[in-house]
Amino acid sequence: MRIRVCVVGKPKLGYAKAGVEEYSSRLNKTGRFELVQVREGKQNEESLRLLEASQSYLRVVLDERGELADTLSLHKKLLDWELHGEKGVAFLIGGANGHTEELRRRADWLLSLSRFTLQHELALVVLLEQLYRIETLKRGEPYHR
Ligand SMILES: C[S@@+](CC[C@H](N)C(=O)[O-])C[C@H]1O[C@@H](n2cnc3c(N)ncnc32)[C@H](O)[C@@H]1O
Repeated sequence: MRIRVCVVGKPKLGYAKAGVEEYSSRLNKTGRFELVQVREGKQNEESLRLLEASQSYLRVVLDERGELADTLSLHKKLLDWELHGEKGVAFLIGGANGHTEELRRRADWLLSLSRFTLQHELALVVLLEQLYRIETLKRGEPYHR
């Protein structure tokens, strides 16, 4: 199953750039991962671009109001979708103003990384590290403990 992470703009903060490069390059080795960066704009324009970028994929919308999950439950959710023959899952991270209501309504799963509001580049790094962690669980590597 393909994993696509859709995000608004390119990371500008040094620590986020480094984190995104680190985990993207690890995830790229799976051959099933892609990071799609959509153009910045008004909130509704960004949400529309995120919807377009995730067409025909299941949508996991990252939002502080979403359901809290842990690493193993995210791993299980992805495995279940894969077993059901889903072609791909897209994770959507909003810009500084977040997502529109319309985008939130179209989520297959509204996922919160914590109850804190995170700067969107930091949220991206956290998500990528979790996806990499799940990849090592699938491969039986001793990264997750
Ligand atoms: C700065 S936040 C937007 C905050 C905005 N006030 C809102 O109501 O969504 C930018 C993006 O980062 C992601 N994000 C920030 N905190 C998050 C959290 N705790 N869980 C999941 N995603 C989060 C979301 O995708 C959000 O759209």
